[in-house]
Formats: sequence, structure tokens, C-alpha cells
Amino acid sequence: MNTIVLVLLASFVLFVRTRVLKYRAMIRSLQDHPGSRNLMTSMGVFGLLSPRGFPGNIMEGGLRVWYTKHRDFELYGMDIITSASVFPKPEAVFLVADAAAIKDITTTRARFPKPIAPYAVLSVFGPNIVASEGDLWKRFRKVSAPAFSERNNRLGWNETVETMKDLFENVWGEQAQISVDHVVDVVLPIALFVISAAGFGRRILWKDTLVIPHGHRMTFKDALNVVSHNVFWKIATPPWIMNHLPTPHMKTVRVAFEELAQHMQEMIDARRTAEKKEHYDLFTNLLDANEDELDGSNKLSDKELLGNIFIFLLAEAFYLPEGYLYAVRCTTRCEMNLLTETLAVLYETLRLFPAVIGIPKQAAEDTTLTTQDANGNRVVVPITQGAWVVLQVPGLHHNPRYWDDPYAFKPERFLGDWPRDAFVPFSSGARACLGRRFFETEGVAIVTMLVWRYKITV
Ligand code: HEM
Repeated sequence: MNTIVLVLLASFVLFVRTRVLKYRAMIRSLQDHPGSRNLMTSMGVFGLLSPRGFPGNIMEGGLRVWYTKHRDFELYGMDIITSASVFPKPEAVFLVADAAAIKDITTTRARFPKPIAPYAVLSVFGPNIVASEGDLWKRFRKVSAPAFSERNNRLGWNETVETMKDLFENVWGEQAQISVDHVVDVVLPIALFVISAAGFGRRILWKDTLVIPHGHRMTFKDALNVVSHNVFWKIATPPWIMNHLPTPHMKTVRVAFEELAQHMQEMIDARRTAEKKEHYDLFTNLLDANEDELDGSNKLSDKELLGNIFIFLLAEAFYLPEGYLYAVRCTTRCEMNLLTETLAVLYETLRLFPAVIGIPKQAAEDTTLTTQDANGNRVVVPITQGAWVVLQVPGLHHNPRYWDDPYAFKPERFLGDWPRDAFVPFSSGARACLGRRFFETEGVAIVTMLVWRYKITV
């Protein structure tokens, strides 16, 4: 018995010693660049389990930057800082809130590619444009990009207007006052109806969302809503737990995944058997690529088709309501000159509350980034091959070097000349958001129609 305890103790001491030695070597490779030093990492599952972290250098927390904005950068006196941790393995990341450095990173894709491991959760239904790099990403981008044309954005505008009219006339009707518990209850269906109609040629009406279609256990909207909020848990939970653990939540998540797959397959089948029309939507491009027999290089497999359809639906269901959530709240605080100022309001809400707070990249070679310290002195930061570099969106968006009074809500800052490189809610460069214009068109239509007809209060 004593021998077993001794062996366990010795193994533990050896484990800790190896970790500490590796950690020290890693800190040396950072060349003492300023930043925080922690016991536990905040990356991946650890950060999600504790969004706010623990004090005393134990752990920073996965959503730290959401709360601290630019304050950590001010604390260390620089717009590129490091965050290093010992467990579960020694690792360090460079956090960037410097506009010029971010431009440098996003415009040299080969030097700073996207690390795809953190995006594995998004591949539940198959490989896709967001969770891929290299040749695979190029192929997906080539197939999807033409669908986001101005012509299709116009289709998005028209479908948004129709959806809002359907909401006003057939759901809210003549009621003088409408009370909504959560803005997402309204904007999630709108977002789904618009992508369904403009992206996939299937128009959904508000009344359709109340009825579960024959042969289903959940509506399309509810399935996508549950999946988009539980995609991480589905991946983190082994199938035998997911299938057999009798908690109501697990059961709902399992059914939602099965249902979403069935709904998406039905959309594909319906479109395949439909009469061939002159469509220019997203679906046309993806389906044509799936059926592409002449030019094999662009062909999408069935899994890739499903994976990419899912990612476009997810973008619409997840990012978009986030964008509107604050925009609709913020409209209560300002007198809006409708169309002209609506985009400024959307931008200002995305500056203050970006839907994506950290955009990861990984150095493909030993390289450097340039920033400046609090006194304006130029600082060259050495980055070793393999190091993670994360674009800290709230840090950049609250950086007083670029934004006057950065914590204040002032949409008018987007009406004049504004620092474009210091605004990256849609990322930037070759891997920037493909749906940006689509979102902007749709967002302007929704917010304008809402404030044109209703006075909004919280
Ligand atoms: C408020 C709305 C939106 C925001 C804030 C947003 C933000 C972003 C961000 C930050 C990225 C880069 C992600 C990364 O590097 O990991 C991205 C990529 C992407 N977004 Fe959006 N997005 C929005 C709406 C949409 C919509 C409506 C669609 C399509 C229907 C869409 C499609 C995409 C695609 C396909 C990519 C991947 C591009 C690539 O890697 O080549 N997004 N988005």
C-alpha cells in the first residue's frame, strides 16, 4: 500500500516538475513580453466552464475580455499583451488590440492561418467554410462567395420587408402595445425566415412556426435554436451519455440535432426535385457544387453540403440576433433619423457588444508584430512559430487610441470619418465574414421598420 502511495506521489511530483520546466521555457520564448501568468488556461472548455475566472492568478476566465475590454492592455501598458498558463499544458497566447497589427495579421493569411481545432464543434454536420483552412477552405469560399452578391442582398432586403409586414399585420395586428420577454424571441425567427427565403428559396410565415410539421417532433426554428445554443455540449458529451442520460435537457438537445438534420435534408430534397428556376441564392451555388460532375475540383460531398448549410443557418441564428439584441435596445436611447442612422446604430452596437470577441490565428513561422507602448514608443514583439495570436475585439473596440470616449454609446461617430481598421466585428482580410453585407441589409430593414412603426422601451 505504502509503495503504491509513494509511486503515485513520485509520479505527481514528476508531472508537476515537467510542467513547470516547460512553462519556464515557454515564458523565456515570450522574451518577458508583459501579460498575465496563470495556473489554469482559459482556452476551450476551461474558459467556457468559468467565464469570469478565479482571482489570484488561478484562471482568467473565457469571457474576461468581454468584461475588461481595454483595461488589461492599459494595465500592462501595451496593445499586444500575453496570457500564459501552466495547466493542463504550458501555453501562451498573444492578445492583440492594436489596429495596425491586426491589419498585418489578417492581410497575411499564409503567415497567420486560422487554427481549426477550436472550430471542431462547428463540424457536427460536416466540414464547412468556417471550420476549415488551406485548400479545403479555398474550395468552400469559391463555391459560397458568389451567392453573397448585391442581387442576393436585394432579395434579402425584400424578404425582410415581407417578413416584417407579416409580423405587423398577422401577428401583432392592431394591438396598441406589444410586450416581448426577450428580443431574441422576435429577431431569431425573423433571421431564420429571411435566410430560409433569400438563402434557400423557402418562405416561412409566422403562423407556420406554431405548428410542428407532420413527421417531426420539433419545428425548424426550435431545432435550430436549441442546436445553436448547445452545439458545444453535444460535442463535449460522449454519445452514450447523450443517448441514455435521462435529463430532459439532454433529451431535448438530442432530438433537436436529429430534427435539424431531418429539416435540412428535406430542404435539400425539396430543392432537388423542384422545377429548375433561375435562382441565384446560396442554395443554388451549394447544390450545383454538390451535383457538379464536370469540374470535379469544386465538387461538394453530401457531408460538405450539409456542413455548409448548417454553418450559414448557424451564422444567421446565432450572430445575427446578437447584433440586433443590442441594436433594438439601443434605439430606445436615441432619436433616429431612420435609414441614414440605422447602420450607424448597428455599427455602434457591434463596436460595444461584438458577437465574436476573440478571433484566433496561429503563427506559421517565426515572425514579429509591431505595436507601441503607453508612451508611444515603437515595440517589436517576437512571435515564435506555432504561437497563438488572438484578435481581442472588445479590447480594440474600446481602445482610446482610436475611439473618443470609447465606453459611451455614440452612433454618430460612424456618420463621419471613422477608423476602419479599428472596427473588426466581422473580422477582416481574406477570412472576413462573408455574410456582412447580407446582415447589414437585413439589419437596416428590421430596425428601421421597427422604430418607424413602434416606440421601443425597455
Ligand atoms: C451580426 C452578424 C454577423 C457577425 C458579427 C459575423 C461575424 C463573423 C466573424 C467575426 C467571422 C470570422 C470568424 C473567424 O475567423 O473565426 C465571420 C465569418 C463568417 N461569416 Fe459572419 N457574421 C455575421 C453574420 C453572418 C451571416 C448572416 C452570414 C451568412 C448567412 C455569415 C457568414 C459567415 C461566413 C460564411 C464566414 C466564414 C468566412 C470564411 O472563413 O471564409 N455571417 N463572421
